[in-house]
Amino acid sequence: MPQAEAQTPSDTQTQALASEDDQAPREDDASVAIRLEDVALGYGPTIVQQGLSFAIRRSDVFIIMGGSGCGKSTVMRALTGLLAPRQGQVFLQDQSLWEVSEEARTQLLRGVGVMYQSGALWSSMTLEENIALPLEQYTPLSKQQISELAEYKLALVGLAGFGGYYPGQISGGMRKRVGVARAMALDPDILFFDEPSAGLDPLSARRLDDLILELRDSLGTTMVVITHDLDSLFLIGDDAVFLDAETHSMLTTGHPKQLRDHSEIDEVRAFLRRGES
Ligand SMILES: Nc1ncnc2c1ncn2[C@@H]1O[C@H](COP(=O)(O)OP(=O)(O)OP(=O)(O)O)[C@@H](O)[C@H]1O
Repeated sequence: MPQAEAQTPSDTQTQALASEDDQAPREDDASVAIRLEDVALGYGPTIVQQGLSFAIRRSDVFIIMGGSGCGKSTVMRALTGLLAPRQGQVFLQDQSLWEVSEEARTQLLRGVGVMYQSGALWSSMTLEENIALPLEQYTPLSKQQISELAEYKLALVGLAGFGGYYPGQISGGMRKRVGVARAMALDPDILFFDEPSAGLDPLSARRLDDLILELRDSLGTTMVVITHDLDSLFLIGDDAVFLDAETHSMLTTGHPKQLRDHSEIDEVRAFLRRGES
């Protein structure tokens, strides 16, 4: 749930927010959905980010932010099981994601849903069939049960009765909502969004933000969101990490509005104030 004043202390972060961190409670393990400890990530010889240490609290909307190419998607890949860290550990539900057996990792990742930028729907399948796909793959449920669940998930994102439509017959905003419904098909504890409002008009983007908040509040799902959209991140973000492309490291963590108003790091303030410091 929102904890506007709380900070997530980290050994590696800049000391600029130390005074805020000093007052912050340290989360116990039960309140943490994901924890990174001194994680380094890269491709081939290139290091994209290093020294990443932060925690994502359960039922928070956690924002991953920073300029283009700083490594936001790369971090998301590491947290969703697609990219093994060069160094350090990622704990998901208190288990070290990259140190457990492959079978245990697959099981852990069953609790993770991902909504990609485009919604990533199959255009030749109806909305219901799209949502049914993971249910058919990973559950022993009957066709009838799966159909009912798919309709339920569509209702959850405000699209009750649209199960028979094809992706091409609905708007971009609706397609994103279907993407959310599909990411939620297996009732994940943690839901990742890669730039959810990209390509949406302001009203549809706002509706998607409201949906993220509704789902957090009604289901308690932990949401991890990559976004550049300042309006959106101030509206939905309970906590955030700011990544820097130049130093390949995180500059700070904290509540987005607090960082905007009180961060002593010029780059963070400039980013969150649209260039005005
Ligand atoms: N598969 C890959 N192989 C090699 N380099 C990659 C790969 N994916 C990303 N990179 C590089 O890693 C760096 C970080 O990319 P990433 O996509 O994670 O950043 P980002 O912050 O999500 O960027 P954007 O905001 O532009 O989407 C970039 O320099 C990118 O070129």
